[in-house]
Amino acid sequence: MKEPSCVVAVDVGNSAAKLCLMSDDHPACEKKSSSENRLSEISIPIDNRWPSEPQGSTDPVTSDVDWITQAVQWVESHTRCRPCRTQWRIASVQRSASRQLCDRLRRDAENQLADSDQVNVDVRTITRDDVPMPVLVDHPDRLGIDRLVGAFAASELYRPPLVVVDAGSAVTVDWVDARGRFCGGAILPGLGLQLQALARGTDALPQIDLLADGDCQTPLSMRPATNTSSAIRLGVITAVAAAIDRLAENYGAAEPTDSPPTVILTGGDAGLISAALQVPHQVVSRLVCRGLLALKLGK
Ligand SMILES: Nc1ncnc2c1ncn2[C@@H]1O[C@H](COP(=O)(O)OP(=O)(O)O)[C@@H](O)[C@H]1O
Ligand SMILES: CC(C)(COP(=O)(O)O)[C@@H](O)C(=O)NCCC(=O)O
Ligand SMILES: [K+]
Repeated sequence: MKEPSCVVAVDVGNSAAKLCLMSDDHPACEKKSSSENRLSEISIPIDNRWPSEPQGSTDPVTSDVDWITQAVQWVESHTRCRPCRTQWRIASVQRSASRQLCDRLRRDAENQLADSDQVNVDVRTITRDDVPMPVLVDHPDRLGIDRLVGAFAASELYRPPLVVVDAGSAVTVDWVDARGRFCGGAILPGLGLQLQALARGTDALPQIDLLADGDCQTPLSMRPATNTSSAIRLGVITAVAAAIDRLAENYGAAEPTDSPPTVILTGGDAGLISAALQVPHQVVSRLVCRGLLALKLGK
């Protein structure tokens, strides 16, 4: 019987590492056939500021263990592939975090192969050259690899032109033209950063948690808010949603095509923002990881 192999995609953002595992031997999905069904995913906060969220779990895991150990343990518990049959594909916009991950993977491999003089671990840090998409920005080397891989993933899933929105620590709203070229976009503070800025920069405004706050469970009303927390929530979500609506309209108007661009929304805050967006859109979870898994990499 052929020995199983797997690919681990890791999207290291400024708040969380997102992992997707595609494996021949996924225990939970043995009966399913499509590659989609062989995917498992998890989001692990980089500084333990909130619990990790395994796919489909109603009981997020809080951990004192660092994110890298959580990531390695999660992969080990989701596949029987040996490390030498596991390929790691890392897209990172946080260099120190991804360096620590690579060091740890290589160290683990050295320990496991202590008797051999070969270090057999396949860890790829993905760069622009790995992504088959033309890049039309002033300094391609400075473009966040998450933006490019996300745009690539979106253009694998939907026909361009596309507006690709990644709502994480920062919100990026990028344009892929009808020829499938990455044309740049806009960067604005994400919901978490906006909330932090308001709490830090003022005396009276509290730090609110958009997911935990009781008021936040109710649908967002566009009526003026009548208390401080609700006013902050209305303000920050509308700021991001309205910006996306406007940018999508502007990008589309600048390069009109027969059909309007498809708007793709991903990122940790996609759910909150989706509910407030006016432009029709598709929410796709773990877009960057999907792009990593779709890349055709050489040996
Ligand atoms: N479990 C959670 N608790 C609180 N906020 C969360 C949680 N999961 C995601 N978020 C939100 O998602 C954002 C991070 O999204 P993510 O796409 O992982 O960002 P990044 O790519 O910058 O690491 C945070 O700023 C926060 O607003
Ligand atoms: C814009 C970003 C901070 C978004 O990061 P994230 O919110 O995913 O953590 C990241 O893509 C980045 O560091 N970009 C470099 C600058 C650029 O893309 O132009
Ligand atoms: K982002």
